[in-house]
Amino acid sequence: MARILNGRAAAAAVRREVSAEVMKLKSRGVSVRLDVILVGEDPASVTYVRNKQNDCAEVGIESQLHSFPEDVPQKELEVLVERLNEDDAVSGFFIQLPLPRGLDAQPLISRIDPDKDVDGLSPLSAGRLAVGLPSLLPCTPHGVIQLLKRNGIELEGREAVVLGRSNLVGKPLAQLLLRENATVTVCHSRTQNLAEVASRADILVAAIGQREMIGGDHVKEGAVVIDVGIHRTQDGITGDVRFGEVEPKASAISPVPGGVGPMTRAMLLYNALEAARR
Ligand SMILES: Nc1nc(=O)c2c([nH]1)NC[C@@H]1CN(c3ccc(C(=O)N[C@@H](CCC(=O)O)C(=O)O)cc3)C=[N+]21
Repeated sequence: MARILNGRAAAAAVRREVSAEVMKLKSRGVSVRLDVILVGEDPASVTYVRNKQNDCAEVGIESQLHSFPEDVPQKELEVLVERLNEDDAVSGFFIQLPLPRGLDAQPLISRIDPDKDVDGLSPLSAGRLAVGLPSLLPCTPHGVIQLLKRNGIELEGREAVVLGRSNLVGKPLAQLLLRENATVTVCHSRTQNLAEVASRADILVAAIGQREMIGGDHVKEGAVVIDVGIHRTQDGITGDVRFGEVEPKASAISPVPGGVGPMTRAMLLYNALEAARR
């Protein structure tokens, strides 16, 4: 019987803390504003953006949406990024991903001022993280660390295995776990004997983007399992982990939904606050 790592509860705690700090800044005449660039009308993206704006409102962060049709020229987005970089009223901003076909996110993300990069995805933010300079942290990996810490799970000296090496999750999460003094192994699609390597983990993080790929044979008895996956199916949302099979072996496990997802949203608010302080 594993302990369930409740991301909704931990995210609510983060929002309360952020809200209190936003109020303090406001009383000193500093406002916090998070701008969002949304291109096209993909229903999932529209919903995510609406949720993020509601989160902002709840904690007293202003939010301005910059909406574009899917055929907007790349150049126009470049100009907007430069303008938001320079606008002192904007604490931070992000581009909702993925962009529609025909647009290239990377050169846009690369242009974002790292002090306003609330997604923490620009090469400058990634570089700062890698060399240990202060930086805005990518929301999902930071959410994973916060979910662990807020549940009293010790990381120092423990064996952490990250499944997945994306720039969005796997790579920055490995950096954050290193910073917490965990011993870190990163696995990926070419890893041999994945189950064997994963079974060494005291802390196992699944961020591979393959629905229910991780089962009991990947998990050591008593391990802490974090599921970053999110897959929409006919009968609801599931993760990268076969929960029913893994939960009995784990000492603690994060559910999908209600685990890492809510933490990702909360850490975006935290980053907006951090950006406003810069
Ligand atoms: N620039 C950018 N930054 C992002 O951080 C970003 C993005 N683009 N594009 C899309 C992905 C996806 N993502 C999620 C955030 C919260 C939940 C979340 O709250 N999930 C809930 C379930 C929500 C539901 O019911 O759909 C949960 O797991 O409990 C999920 C996914 C952020 N993303």
